[in-house]
Amino acid sequence: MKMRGRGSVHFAFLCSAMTMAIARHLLLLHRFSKPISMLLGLNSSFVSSCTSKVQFSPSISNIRSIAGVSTNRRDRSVRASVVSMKDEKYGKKEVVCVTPQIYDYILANVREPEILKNLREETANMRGSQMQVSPDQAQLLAMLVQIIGAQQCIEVGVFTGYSSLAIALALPESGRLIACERDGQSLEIAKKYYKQAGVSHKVDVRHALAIDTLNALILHGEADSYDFAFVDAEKKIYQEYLELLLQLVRVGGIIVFDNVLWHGKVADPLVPIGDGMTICHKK
Ligand SMILES: C[S@@+](CC[C@H](N)C(=O)[O-])C[C@H]1O[C@@H](n2cnc3c(N)ncnc32)[C@H](O)[C@@H]1O
Repeated sequence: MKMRGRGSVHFAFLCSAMTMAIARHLLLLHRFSKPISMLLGLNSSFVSSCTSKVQFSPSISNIRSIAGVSTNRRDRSVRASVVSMKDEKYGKKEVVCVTPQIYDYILANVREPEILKNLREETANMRGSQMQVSPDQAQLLAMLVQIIGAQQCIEVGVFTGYSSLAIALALPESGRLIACERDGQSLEIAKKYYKQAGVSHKVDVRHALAIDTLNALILHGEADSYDFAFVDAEKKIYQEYLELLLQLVRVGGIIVFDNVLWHGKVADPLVPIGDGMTICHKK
């Protein structure tokens, strides 16, 4: 679908059987129609052991049953809720839903650098710590940055820096991340960790309202020059962020939105990664 003459996007959802139905309810998604593929931000052994169980579903009402079955050949103690589809077109396809047990398993197996662990633990006692992305989400972001060979990135909503640090660590030495955050206090923690991690030179911190920063980048002639963007700030203006980022991100670039299924208010069970991430690929 065309966006103000600046190309089009299609979406890949991360990813449970519920996602396609949930998407219809989301403000951002009604403008786009072409889901393309599925990614899981998990470590490779987990992906290889589970992907055959994960399928898209066209509708929540198509769930036939939920049963606890092990999904992992090597670790029989890990049990996941598996949903069977009742839509005949999908046969008896099964979909894995994340349970506390399987999420513990994901977290135990995610590759989290020591510096990110330290930042996560420092933030855990702070007000708003729940806002931080989870280690599996951060791993996915880092993986996407590496897959597309991103050099120029933008983050909207830094907080204490967990996701931005994951992105900065994944960037090459010549890479740059514009880190947009309005809260000076949390930025101080972020900057401390950028320094400790040796990535301060890659992170251009913009202490301002993100909309102002994005508009300023466009005014400075930086349209079409970013490879990757991650949005994790006020959900109500995701649409505005999308419009601006579609101008800033180049064709072939990626924009990721967090909290698409915010707090599970849209549907239950949730998608496996955080509370829902949406990936837009600019065409
Ligand atoms: C969900 S948190 C970000 C969490 C971060 N991605 C992480 O992994 O730790 C959202 C952040 O966005 C910031 N924020 C909210 N609205 C903003 C705005 N208009 N401009 C800049 N930052 C904003 C908040 O101060 C908050 O720190």
